[in-house]
Amino acid sequence: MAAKVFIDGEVGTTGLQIRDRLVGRADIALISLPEDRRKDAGARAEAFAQADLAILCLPDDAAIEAAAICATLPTRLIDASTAHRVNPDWVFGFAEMAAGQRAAIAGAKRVSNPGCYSTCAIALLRPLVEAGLVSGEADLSIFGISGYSGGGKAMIAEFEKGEANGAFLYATGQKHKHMPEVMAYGKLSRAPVFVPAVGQYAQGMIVQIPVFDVDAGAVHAALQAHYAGSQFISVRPLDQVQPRENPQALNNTNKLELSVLGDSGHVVVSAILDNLGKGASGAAVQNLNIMLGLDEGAGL
Ligand SMILES: NC(=O)C1=CN([C@@H]2O[C@H](COP(=O)(O)OP(=O)(O)OC[C@H]3O[C@@H](n4cnc5c(N)ncnc54)[C@H](OP(=O)(O)O)[C@@H]3O)[C@@H](O)[C@H]2O)C=CC1
Ligand SMILES: CC(=O)N[C@@H](CCC(=O)OP(=O)(O)O)C(=O)O
Repeated sequence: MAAKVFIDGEVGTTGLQIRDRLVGRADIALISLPEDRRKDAGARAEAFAQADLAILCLPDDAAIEAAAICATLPTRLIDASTAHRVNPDWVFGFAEMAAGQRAAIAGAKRVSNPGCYSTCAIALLRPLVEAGLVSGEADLSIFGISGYSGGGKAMIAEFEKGEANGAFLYATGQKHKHMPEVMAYGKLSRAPVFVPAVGQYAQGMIVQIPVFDVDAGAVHAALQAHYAGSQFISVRPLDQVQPRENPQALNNTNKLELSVLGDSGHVVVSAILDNLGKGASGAAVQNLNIMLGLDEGAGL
């Protein structure tokens, strides 16, 4: 029988992309609310009660409210927001992060989807910290650029109406909402500096982290060993230098490509993904597939 799935926030940026990936699947029956009832608490509570699994694609405060509504229901949840990512009652939804993580997701009632920048930073840092190539106490800097869809409907509207014009840096006060999860799951004890930017394009992300005084081959080997056999995460061959790195290279996929740039003892480790793919909606569908015991790549 098809699993009943409710996407709360279905007409938002992340919700729409999840819907696109699930609609038409024979193993999923989507529960939808009409436009005039999609924010009605009673209608949402009914939809949660009918669903086997619900995906929260909401601002943090609404996601916390939705989790409270579901507290006494058997409904399983995936939260795409930042609200529960370092909450010990929720399993972090990054199957490739560590041995046992996929099994934890498969058995979980509550799964928190990682942030887009966080997916990149954790994917790069965790294997290097575990291999002893980067210290969790090191002075680290993380640089990132995202397409403007990363800011949801409000930022998309700013760019589409021409109110925002050109790229910009932001979160300069060093309080970006992804740093707690990057520290927790990247195994860092010292907060990194984070310098994110938004480009004048819709979708796609690069995150880069400089690493000093390491052997590029050892860094590359550690990443390759960690992601060997992975369906969605690849490590670019070490000698494949590209004159330009394109943040849109993996758009409309659930892929994440890691690379090690430079061979002089100072390297930059780099990650590219689609912020709406492996950075959000694709990852949520991957988690849904794992939780429901379906083919992990279905619809992706
Ligand atoms: N965009 C991205 O790249 C990523 C986003 N996320 C996270 O996913 C979540 C959703 O983000 P995103 O899709 O970008 O945001 P959007 O603003 O595009 O969509 C949010 C949706 O939630 C709806 N909504 C708000 N409050 C309620 C409520 N109380 N009940 C029901 N619906 C409500 C909004 O309604 P309305 O349309 O009326 O405003 C909107 O449709 C956020 O927590 C975000 O941090 C995570 C990773 C990446
Ligand atoms: C470009 C942009 O504004 N990006 C958002 C991150 C994407 C997002 O909202 O996602 P999470 O739920 O994963 O935190 C930001 O930096 O706050």
